[in-house]
Amino acid sequence: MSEPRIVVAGAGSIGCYVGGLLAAAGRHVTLLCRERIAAGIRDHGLHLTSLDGLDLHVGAGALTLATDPQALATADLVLVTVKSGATREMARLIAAHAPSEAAVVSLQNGIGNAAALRAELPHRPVLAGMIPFNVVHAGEGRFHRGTSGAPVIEAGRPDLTRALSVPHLAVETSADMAAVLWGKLLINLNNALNALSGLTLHEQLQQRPWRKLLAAQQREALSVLAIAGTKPWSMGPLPVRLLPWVLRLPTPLFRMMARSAVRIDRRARSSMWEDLERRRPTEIDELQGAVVDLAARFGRDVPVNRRVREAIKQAEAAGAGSPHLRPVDLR
Ligand SMILES: NC(=O)C1=CN([C@@H]2O[C@H](COP(=O)(O)OP(=O)(O)OC[C@H]3O[C@@H](n4cnc5c(N)ncnc54)[C@H](OP(=O)(O)O)[C@@H]3O)[C@@H](O)[C@H]2O)C=CC1
Ligand SMILES: CC(C)(CO)C(=O)C(=O)O
Repeated sequence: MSEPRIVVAGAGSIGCYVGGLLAAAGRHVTLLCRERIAAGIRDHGLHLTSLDGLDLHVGAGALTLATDPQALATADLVLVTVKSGATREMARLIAAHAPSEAAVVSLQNGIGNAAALRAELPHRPVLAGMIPFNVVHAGEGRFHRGTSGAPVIEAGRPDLTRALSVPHLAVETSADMAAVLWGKLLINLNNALNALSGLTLHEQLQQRPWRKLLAAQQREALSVLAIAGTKPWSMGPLPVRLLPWVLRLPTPLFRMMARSAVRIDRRARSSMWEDLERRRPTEIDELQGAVVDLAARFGRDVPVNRRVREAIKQAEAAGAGSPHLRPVDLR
């Protein structure tokens, strides 16, 4: 595939950041997004920044903005960047509008999105993908990446890997995306804690009681994954089984260990915090819910994951943004 036309299906934080980098590198990019996002980009262009000092302005003329799903008709490659709850609806739009040979790549959190896309798009190439870094939308076309890491997509389509590898987006591949996605999910178990705390990721991870809660969720997840025979991939230099141990270290030691594994700037917050603040449904069922469901299949209980899921459900129902809980509130 030479010069594929790329449609970002559901461009919000991740879609605008990734789509913006692709457009800046000269790729043919359409952002299929809501009018509120399109208006910000039309008026201000895209302003992409990162903790590494990226400061890139991409004029609105460098890409196509669309709010009508018919824009999918132009796609050779569709990047799905909606929240998990909207995956099936987006799959149906892709089925209705995109050419039958267009490839589809999920860049979403959670373990089930590529399978959900495949179920709705049985005759199309669908690949799983994983974005390790955090992006926060600051309004008026501004998107900030606040943590480090390289995206991973399923191996087997070098043309797609090439098309997606541009400056500031060094895409890697894996033949075992289930392991990659479970590895990411172990990290994403913090999304809910971050959202419930109302703190930035930096502030929250400096507090040992929050880290102990994350470690407890990860221990539960790792024990059911071991029973299921799934070996999650490590997102950084630390072996995955050591994550809970490192999280439980006293804060100065944790800081030393964490520095070599991931970089987080002072603005970063989890996407679930953003969901609560915007009164949108969260991805709790695809994250803690996936651990609870897997445990249930083996007759196990994962009480910490269950409690955290319940607290997020309550916060969603209250519709008042982050409840600013303390770790002790989740015991
Ligand atoms: N943000 C982050 O830092 C990270 C996010 N991820 C994952 O990436 C995925 C996307 O997250 P994120 O970018 O934060 O989510 P966002 O909510 O910011 O972006 C998704 C966008 O898609 C829009 N959308 C949904 N349906 C349609 C449609 N039919 N047509 C046009 N637009 C549509 C949504 O609008 P509306 O809200 O109005 O429905 C929203 O603006 C999630 O799975 C998330 O977990 C992964 C790594 C980091
Ligand atoms: C912050 C990060 C990168 C990990 O928790 C994330 O995946 C998210 O916010 O959804």
